[in-house]
Amino acid sequence: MSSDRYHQHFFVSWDQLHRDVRTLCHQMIERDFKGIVAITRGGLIPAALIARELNIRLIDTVCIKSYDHMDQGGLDIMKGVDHDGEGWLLVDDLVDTGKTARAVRKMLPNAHFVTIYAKPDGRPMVDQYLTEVAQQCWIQFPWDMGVAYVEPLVDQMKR
Ligand SMILES: O=P(O)(O)OC[C@H]1O[C@H](OP(=O)(O)OP(=O)(O)O)[C@H](O)[C@@H]1O
Ligand SMILES: O=c1[nH]c(=O)c2nc[nH]c2[nH]1
Ligand SMILES: [Mg+2]
Repeated sequence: MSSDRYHQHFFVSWDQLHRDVRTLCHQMIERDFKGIVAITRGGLIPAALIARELNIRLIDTVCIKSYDHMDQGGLDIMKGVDHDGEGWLLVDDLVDTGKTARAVRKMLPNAHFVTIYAKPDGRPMVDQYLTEVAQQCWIQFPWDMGVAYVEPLVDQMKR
């Protein structure tokens, strides 16, 4: 699927991401997980932050690729795990169409699956998420952005 379907951008700063992950952790504080399975690569950073908040030291990965920047291709599963997810927390940064989540759910049907952000089409695939984002929005994560100079408005208007 091509990037034409994204008409808006939803920008997430490091601060915002950290706050969002901590809020999600508050909602999971009573749970006792054996460990975390992070879906690479996007799930790695939320997984590290969650591991710190919930004091989880055992972390595994499912390695999977679906997008080349904003273009969705076929799923390339490079590494799985050897259990069904019972007692484990499964973490990704977001769910969009739900294609990645559907494939990982098949591998780990009993894991508790969380994402920080969820778009409507993929939302039913996860057990818990923090923030809903419109389907036509591309979520811009802080690791994909940099700090750049912005011209003053008056100068922009002259052009
Ligand atoms: O719900 P979907 O439409 O399947 O999209 C969601 C997936 O896409 C992104 O991963 P991507 O394949 O871009 O790899 P990355 O995590 O390495 O950036 C994101 O991190 C999710 O894993
Ligand atoms: O950085 C990203 N932002 C998104 O909105 C998205 N959807 C699928 N994969 C994505 N990656
Ligand atoms: Mg990913």
